[in-house]
Amino acid sequence: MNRKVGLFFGTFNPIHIGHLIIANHMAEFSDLEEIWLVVTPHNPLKKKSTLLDNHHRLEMAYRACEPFEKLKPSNIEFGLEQPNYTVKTLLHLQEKFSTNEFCLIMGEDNLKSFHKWKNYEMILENHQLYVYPRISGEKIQNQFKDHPKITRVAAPRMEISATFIRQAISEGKNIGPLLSDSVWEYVQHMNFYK
Ligand SMILES: Nc1ncnc2c1ncn2[C@@H]1O[C@H](COP(=O)(O)OP(=O)(O)OP(=O)(O)O)[C@@H](O)[C@H]1O
Ligand SMILES: O=C(O)c1ccc[n+]([C@@H]2O[C@H](COP(=O)([O-])O)[C@@H](O)[C@H]2O)c1
Repeated sequence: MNRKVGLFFGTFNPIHIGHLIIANHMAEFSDLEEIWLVVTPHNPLKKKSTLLDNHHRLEMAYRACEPFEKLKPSNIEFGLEQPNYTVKTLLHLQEKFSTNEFCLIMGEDNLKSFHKWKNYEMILENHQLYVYPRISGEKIQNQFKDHPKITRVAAPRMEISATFIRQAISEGKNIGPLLSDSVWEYVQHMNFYK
């Protein structure tokens, strides 16, 4: 039997409790057996200038996932061509782990711009999407409504972002509760986002 693996892609700069709540919820309340948190070196739709080095973002992902058996950080994109198009990563993963069935996890906000992703039709043809609600009251009102390859999972909402966290840290705020303790310790020790 194929192992059903959910892929949660992100820059994770830094990984925060919003990410963990979704990843853990998918692991515990859907048919996905494992969740791989794929740390992206370069999101094709984002500027690279404000990013911490890959290895720091991966280290924070390891620290955050350590207590959760089904959550596994992945550096699979580190060795791939940049910017990192998800379609290419999926082809690479499917070749490398041919007995796994890879599914994509994404918020409703990302689904809205999914038609701008490279070869999104090919992604939908070959993979299931697990979509969680993001902003309160927002509904899917686009071409992907009722798509047979899209499964909706009613995960809890947590309206925080890494941008907010970086900004708050730069202003000297204590945002400890928004990060895992070991991630917050690392951020402080390394003096990130000051
Ligand atoms: N609070 C949250 N709840 C649920 N999903 C989230 C949350 N924050 C981010 N995500 C989703 O997690 C994935 C990875 O997020 P990413 O690393 O880009 O974090 P971010 O907090 O949105 O970062 P930034 O603010 O730097 O753009 C993306 O699909 C993003 O939409
Ligand atoms: O493949 C693409 O064209 C593509 C375009 C935008 C985003 N992505 C992936 O989606 C992930 C989450 O995107 P974001 O913008 O919410 O951080 C990001 O880490 C990329 O791996 C992929």
